[in-house]
Amino acid sequence: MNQHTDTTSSFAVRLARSRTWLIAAGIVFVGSIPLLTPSSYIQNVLILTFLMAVLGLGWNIMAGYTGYVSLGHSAFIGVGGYTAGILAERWDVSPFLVAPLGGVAAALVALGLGLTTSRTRGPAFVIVSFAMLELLGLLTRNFSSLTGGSKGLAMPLPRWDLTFYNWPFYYSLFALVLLSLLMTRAIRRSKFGLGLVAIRDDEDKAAGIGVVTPVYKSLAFMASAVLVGVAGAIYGYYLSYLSISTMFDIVLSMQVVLAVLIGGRGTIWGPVLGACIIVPLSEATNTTMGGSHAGAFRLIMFGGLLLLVTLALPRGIIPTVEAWWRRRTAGPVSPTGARLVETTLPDVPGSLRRPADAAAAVLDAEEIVMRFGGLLALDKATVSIPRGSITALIGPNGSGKTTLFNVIDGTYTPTAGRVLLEGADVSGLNRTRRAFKGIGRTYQLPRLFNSMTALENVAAVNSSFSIRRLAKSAVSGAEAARATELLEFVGLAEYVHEKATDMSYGQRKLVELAQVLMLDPAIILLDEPAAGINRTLLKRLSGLITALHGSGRTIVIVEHDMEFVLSLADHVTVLARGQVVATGDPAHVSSDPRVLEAYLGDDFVLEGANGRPA
Ligand SMILES: Nc1ncnc2c1ncn2[C@@H]1O[C@H](COP(=O)(O)OP(=O)(O)OP(=O)(O)O)[C@@H](O)[C@H]1O
Repeated sequence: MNQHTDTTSSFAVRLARSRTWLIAAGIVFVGSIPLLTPSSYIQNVLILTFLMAVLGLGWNIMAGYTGYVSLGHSAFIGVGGYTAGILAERWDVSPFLVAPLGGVAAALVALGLGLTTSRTRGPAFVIVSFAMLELLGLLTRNFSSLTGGSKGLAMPLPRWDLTFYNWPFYYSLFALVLLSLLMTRAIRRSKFGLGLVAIRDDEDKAAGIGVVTPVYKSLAFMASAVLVGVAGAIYGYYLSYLSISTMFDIVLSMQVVLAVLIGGRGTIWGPVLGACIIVPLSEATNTTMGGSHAGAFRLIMFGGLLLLVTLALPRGIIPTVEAWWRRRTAGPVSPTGARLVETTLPDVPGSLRRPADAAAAVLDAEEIVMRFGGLLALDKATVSIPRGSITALIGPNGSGKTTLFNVIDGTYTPTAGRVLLEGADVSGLNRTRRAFKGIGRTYQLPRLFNSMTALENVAAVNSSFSIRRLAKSAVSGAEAARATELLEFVGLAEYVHEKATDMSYGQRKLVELAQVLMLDPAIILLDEPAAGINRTLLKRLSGLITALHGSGRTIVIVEHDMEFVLSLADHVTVLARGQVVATGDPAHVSSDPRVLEAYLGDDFVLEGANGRPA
């Protein structure tokens, strides 16, 4: 280690140590501002900044962590505000007392949004979230007997000394910012948070490694709304009068997106930083521009800012600074660029050994029919996978191999037929439940969670579900140890803490294999594992598959590299035009005239299947 690295790392240690003190000092400072200055202007700007920060932190849980971008998040301000306003009027109590119910109402609306949009993703979700804002505004207008309609709803008058009018709003919203920060931090560090990041990176893949996506999403949506609802109740009271245009404000929804994008989406402090930039800027245009031009000027300024952020800081301030800091403090060489070399791999971990019982089939796909409109991808395909076997599933392009994998793992619901795992019908189970039962698979193009490290990718796998488990630490010590052991087993010991996005195609394939093994699968489906990899990796992959087979694992390989797959397989099934045309041992199948005609060609010669001359 050189002197420069020594200095920077000791600085990092000092910085980490003083972080808690910095935060504590910041809290004391912001908390004492109303005592230090009687300026209600400063207090008002800070109150709006707190509101934006709470809104941003909520939005960040939905869009930053879960990947569902909402353009209607300010609707939860409106729901919270109107709930508290109506209840305070009915029960003749302070809106502060009923503010938590505003949060509950917002969480319930968010749950409704989650349930109604369970299959809506990407731009469609953005539009639905915007429609929610409009719809709730419209409902508020129409239920005028409750909400006052377009006339608005007056909040009760404050019962405290007006010299300190702002104080209760200031401190309660400040407390909500702190609470939102704590909640975001707790989520980020929990298994729940790791699952949300998996959903953001690749929702279908997350479902396939045991993340119960509907539950995670519903909880995330509720978490993103609950404190915003409470803040809405307090904000409504602060304004003293609720109107549809201020409580269901589309401009606020846009500003919060901009604030979080500037600060850093998917970070804990990004929304707070963004709020501290956007709100004072907005207020400054109000005071300096004044008059009728302020609104137009603000729009131009925010539009320009959005353009600037997208072009210059696409990840936001905090992630950009963090990346710069990592580059400064990183060691001179990252292993991800290194070539994979031939190496002696560790033995199969004891936890991966399974007793082999060659008599029984692990998996049966019976009479599977899969239609895509007029296209018949699988035509009564029946496949039986013997326990402890390496089965090669081969056939021409478009013969239905990947479709069969998709039917087996629950990605597709077949038009007809059923899938049995260990003799039990799993046809009615979704993809996640099938993962819990032990169906693990890799993809033709490896699918990893790009924002996670190799270790997190492997540790993100869940083989069961319980609500209590969600609150546990994202990666427990035992999980980290097992994930490390599996990464060592596939030869990636040095890459444990590397980001998936920084890894090469071949390395990603190995991480994905380790990920599947984390599931302790009853059957391992490998989709074209040899495609696009060099000879060294091919050799390593052969070694791993042979070792796993030797420890009793059942493996199915879809592959076009006949030399590779037939040298490993002890059982072969051939698909052509969605039908099984042959099944049996490699020597038998590779000399079958139907297989030669449909796929291998007349000149095909099988050499050394399973090390034996054919
Ligand atoms: N989601 C889908 N929608 C429509 N058609 C599909 C879908 N998935 C697969 N198909 C079609 O089903 C047929 C079988 O495709 P599949 O990917 O299973 O073949 P394959 O044997 O895996 O091919 P390859 O060896 O090229 O990967 C193809 O004609 C394909 O276009």
